Amino acid sequence: MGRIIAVANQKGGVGKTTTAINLSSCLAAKEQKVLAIDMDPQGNMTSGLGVEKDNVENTVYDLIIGKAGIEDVLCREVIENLDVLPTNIDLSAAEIEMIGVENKEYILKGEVAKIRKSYDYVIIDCPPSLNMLTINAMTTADSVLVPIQCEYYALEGLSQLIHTIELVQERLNENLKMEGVVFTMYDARTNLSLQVVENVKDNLEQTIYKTIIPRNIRLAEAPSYGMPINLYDPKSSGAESYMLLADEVIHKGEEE
Ligand SMILES: Nc1ncnc2c1ncn2[C@@H]1O[C@H](COP(=O)(O)OP(=O)(O)OP(=O)(O)O)[C@@H](O)[C@H]1O
Ligand SMILES: [Mg+2]
Repeated sequence: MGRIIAVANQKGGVGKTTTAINLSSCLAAKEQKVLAIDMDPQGNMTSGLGVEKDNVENTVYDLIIGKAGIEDVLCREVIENLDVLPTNIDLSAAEIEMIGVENKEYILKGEVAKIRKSYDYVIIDCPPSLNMLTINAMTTADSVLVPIQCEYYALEGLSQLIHTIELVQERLNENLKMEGVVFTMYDARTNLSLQVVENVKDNLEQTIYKTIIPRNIRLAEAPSYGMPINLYDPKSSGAESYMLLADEVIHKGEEE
């Protein structure tokens, strides 16, 4: 059965979506069957994978409010081996609409359960908050992958995130694991990036991925072309690093 990985950090702009998009597409390029789920109303994962988010018939919003089944929301083979559950700003209303709904923490899980056997990996991009959409991602997931930006305040908010993951483990999803931490936007020209990496390694007991994602302008450009980095510029340092991250994720899964 496929592995479901939620990419989460309530801190904004740390590279969640960039990681979710490019890990998904690099896994797909390595012959893995992948489902990418966009749980952020910003819809950046959707558009970054080339889906026109405002022109799709159904979105994750319709799924969450029970208006559409998962098969009717799926955009199939957006890229070879990669399907997408698309999202747009409509999803921002779901939080309110879920109030009072029974088992609202498990809506996504129930839908994904219907199709997860078709996939090797399901990658979920979370919004920058610890809201009910993130909780839905964490009840669905087997593990949480946490991108950490190599900047001065890198560790800020991390203890809250780890606490949230522990609460979900205790109360909602006892199988949830910490997949690990991945450093993003590493700038080899500054000492700061190196210090952040060393500091986090010293202070964090979590698994840390060996692959460090460099700051690479091609990674920032690719979404405006609706392309993941391995298609936009396969020779870039960004593409090489996300390919290595995909290898690490695959090998980690084989060890378990
Ligand atoms: N390794 C990188 N090199 C250069 N730019 C990057 C890199 N990773 C992310 N970016 C850029 O930094 C910005 C924030 O990245 P991204 O959208 O992936 O973060 P996020 O955590 O998903 O943000 P949000 O919290 O808003 O969802 C984007 O403009 C993105 O293109
Ligand atoms: Mg994002």
